[in-house]
Amino acid sequence: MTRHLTSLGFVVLALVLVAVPLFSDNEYELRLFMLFLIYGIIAVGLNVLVGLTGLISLGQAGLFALGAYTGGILATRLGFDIVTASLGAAIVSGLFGVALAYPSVRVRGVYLAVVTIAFGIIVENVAIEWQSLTGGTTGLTSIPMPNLFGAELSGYAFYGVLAASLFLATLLTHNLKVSRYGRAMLAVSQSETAARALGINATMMRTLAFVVASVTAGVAGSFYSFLNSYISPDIFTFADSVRFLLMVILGGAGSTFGAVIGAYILTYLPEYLQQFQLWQKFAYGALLLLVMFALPRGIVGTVVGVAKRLRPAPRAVLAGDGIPAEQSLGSTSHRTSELVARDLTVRFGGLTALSKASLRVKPGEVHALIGPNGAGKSTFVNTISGFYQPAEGICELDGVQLTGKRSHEIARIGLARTFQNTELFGEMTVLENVMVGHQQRLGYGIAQALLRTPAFRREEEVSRRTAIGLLAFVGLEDYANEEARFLPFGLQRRLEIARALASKPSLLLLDEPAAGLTTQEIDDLEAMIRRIAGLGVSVLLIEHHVELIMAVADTVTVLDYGQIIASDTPSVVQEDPRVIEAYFGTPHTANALEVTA
Ligand SMILES: Nc1ncnc2c1ncn2[C@@H]1O[C@H](COP(=O)(O)OP(=O)(O)OP(=O)(O)O)[C@@H](O)[C@H]1O
Repeated sequence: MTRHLTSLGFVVLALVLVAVPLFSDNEYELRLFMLFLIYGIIAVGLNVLVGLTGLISLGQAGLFALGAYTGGILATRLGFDIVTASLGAAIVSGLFGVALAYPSVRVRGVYLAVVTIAFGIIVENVAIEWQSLTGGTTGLTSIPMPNLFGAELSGYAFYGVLAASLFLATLLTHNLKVSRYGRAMLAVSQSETAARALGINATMMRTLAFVVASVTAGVAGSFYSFLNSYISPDIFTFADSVRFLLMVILGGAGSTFGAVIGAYILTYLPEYLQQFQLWQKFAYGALLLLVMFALPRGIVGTVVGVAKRLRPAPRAVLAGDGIPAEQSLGSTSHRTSELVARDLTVRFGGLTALSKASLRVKPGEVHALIGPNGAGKSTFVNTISGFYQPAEGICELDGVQLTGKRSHEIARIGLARTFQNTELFGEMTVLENVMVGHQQRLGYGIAQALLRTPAFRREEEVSRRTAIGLLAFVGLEDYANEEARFLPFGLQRRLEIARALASKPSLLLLDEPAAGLTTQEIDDLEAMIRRIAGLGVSVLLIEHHVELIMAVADTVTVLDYGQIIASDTPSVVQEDPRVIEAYFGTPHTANALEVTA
């Protein structure tokens, strides 16, 4: 249904864009609408950054200025036509977008916003000071009428270029949003840790979002220089950056048409409020405040939210539509599914959290790693999955070296994990969560996603069906279209397992999966772990729940003070005097593990 509504939205947008010039009375009206088209292009690009990756840029006016100057200079000095000049503007702003994305590796939130503000200020100052190129405070004058292939574009033809560009920008950013790239960006914004553990390169996704927002701002800037035929530094102020951001938020960050609606309102509102003269700015601010207070998720976000509440989508999917887990995970059987850690040592300052820890998870076995609190289990897990780097030692999965690799690279090699405190993508649906898990197995590239090629559609369908099959495997098919954050805790744990399995791992690492579960849920978990191992996926289980360990583990390894003190079958380990001493501090006659239960 959402897909039909989106298609309808595009038809309405196309009709409006075609109808406006037919019904506009004068040149001023048409020009104002063309200004909205330009702002709309900036806003839909910025929507990818703000709405999908959750990052905030207050430097869009700087990128807009960069595009305007590049386009203007290429047209006046080198006689470029509108397409090549705008292409040049896109490249220059895109490169600056990559540079602007770099700080986001280290800083986020308000700090990143400050970095982008600083960028805007720098661009403004360069535009003023580099007189020979930009004309300084006087600016660039006599930018020629836009022309294409030597022919001058009339007002209506130029309108056509702008309208087609806004339509295309909206369509392409929508296609990006509903592809694996859009899902990955949303995943990074909701839990970067989980996204990385599923093979997503978070830095790459943020950079991609910055590039989209920069290229669109650059192209819009170039169009602006042709529309205005004059540009100067005072046209691109910090207030404009704020206005561009407001367009996205007011319309509804993350929604396909929200940014277009926001751009329309914030282009026309100041014009409309001019009649209030002295009160114009006050009325502008007050209105914005009122709308944002009443509609905190923006206009489209709120409308969609109400519509979903009135006519909720069916929560369940048909398990029969899915690819059975046995089939989708079966293709991993060619792997050996063996993990070998040798002499892993991890230090935190003066504290040695892991000391020469060695462990081997044999193909297809369930291997439990236990130990008293603070023994180093989490450190071990975080080290083999790439979140910590060991000072010494190596780790291999299926003969491939993991040590020195980053977490998303390790996930791609075949190690999937869950977290002690569940790390779901709360605002995505249950099905989407699992599809994010499957995304590293998809082969389509960004061009295919933007153009929705047949290969893209085929792979997306396989991804959806694989996810449905895995939801059926963990018994969650009835919740497929529910937002993950609304699931009861026990089901969230199951979803995390389905999501990890979607990456088709050789080794599944379960970090305290029984914590917080009821007895019945632990029984179900036990059966699930057996079924997973039965599919040829090795399992490394970090757990305190002794009955579960005794029931499912083939091998138990015990850590104490960062050292492995025992590794054998459960029945042998529970009789081991060193294990008994580790748990009780003194040699104990009783069975160590049973007493701790
Ligand atoms: N990031 C860190 N910085 C400094 N010290 C740490 C860090 N992570 C763990 N430690 C220390 O390393 C030791 C091992 O901790 P770790 O969390 O790995 O134990 P654990 O066996 O997982 O414990 P629990 O069962 O309580 O989760 C502890 O002394 C802990 O305080």
